[in-house]
Amino acid sequence: MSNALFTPDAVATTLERVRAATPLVHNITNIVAANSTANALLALGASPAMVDAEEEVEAFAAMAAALVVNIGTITAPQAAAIARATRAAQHAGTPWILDPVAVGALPFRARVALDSLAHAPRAIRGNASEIMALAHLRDGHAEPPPAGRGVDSLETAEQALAAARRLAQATGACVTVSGATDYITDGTRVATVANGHQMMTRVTALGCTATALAGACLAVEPDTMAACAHAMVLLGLAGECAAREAAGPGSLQMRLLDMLYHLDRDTVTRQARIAILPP
Ligand SMILES: Nc1ncnc2c1ncn2[C@@H]1O[C@H](COP(=O)(O)OP(=O)(O)OP(=O)(O)O)[C@@H](O)[C@H]1O
Ligand SMILES: Cc1ncsc1CCO
Ligand SMILES: [Mg+2]
Repeated sequence: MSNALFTPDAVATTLERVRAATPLVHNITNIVAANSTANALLALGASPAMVDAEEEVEAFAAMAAALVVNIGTITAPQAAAIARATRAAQHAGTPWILDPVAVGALPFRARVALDSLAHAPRAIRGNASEIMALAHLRDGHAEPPPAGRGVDSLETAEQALAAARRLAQATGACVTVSGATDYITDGTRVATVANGHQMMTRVTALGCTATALAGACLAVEPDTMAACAHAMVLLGLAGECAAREAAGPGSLQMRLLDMLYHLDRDTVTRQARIAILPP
């Protein structure tokens, strides 16, 4: 695990690998994010499939190049599918990532998220409130911390860094906290990504999109922490380029897809703001 993986050049290489491999990304996701994350994966160069029937997920998770699990609009049948899919992914060696949407708000989804951690997620990505809540629950508290209700974060990403490290150490997963600066940690090392634009918080499911793109990167980059950081650069860069021309959230959403499609090595190497913090 070299620091050379946390450079603009390495991000560009991951982008090229996604486009060359067109990895099949299995998504069990929420009804808000399903369409927009499928489009973002396609624009980047991956091959998305939204498959959440309990009867289908085991075989599909085993054949996919990565699995993305998002509990944003969880239902009991979807929870059963998540249990089967994540177990199958663990057995097949399919890397999988958890997006614990609103995990601090509702006990049913908290149970689903906590149970899934038994199946060795390679990565977890959430906003600050979600990561703080999941870390707190994983520590063994029956109730989430008082803040952090709903899908939007009430905290800054930096405030969640200690929780992210703890969660990474407890689960063995790489944990990403998204925000103005994104923090990515394996429990020891911390990478930062400073791409993105404030207006991205006004388009729904861009956090879910970050998690889905991380799935595509996990499929082609064996270093989990690098894959997660690279996905945050790719989305952040597409978002900030899109925001320069956008009249508001509507055109930002449309332009962001166009930017994901047009991103190239030159743009990435000139504009990626990725770093690894000193130990
Ligand atoms: N203030 C900000 N400035 C720049 N970029 C930001 C800012 N806040 C979030 N982002 C970027 O927006 C994207 C989505 O992150 P965010 O933290 O809003 O996810 P989220 O809260 O899980 O979203 P959702 O639940 O709607 O999917 C990430 O790429 C992140 O880097
Ligand atoms: C708005 C919303 N509600 C449940 S999931 C979701 C998408 C952002 O997480
Ligand atoms: Mg979210």
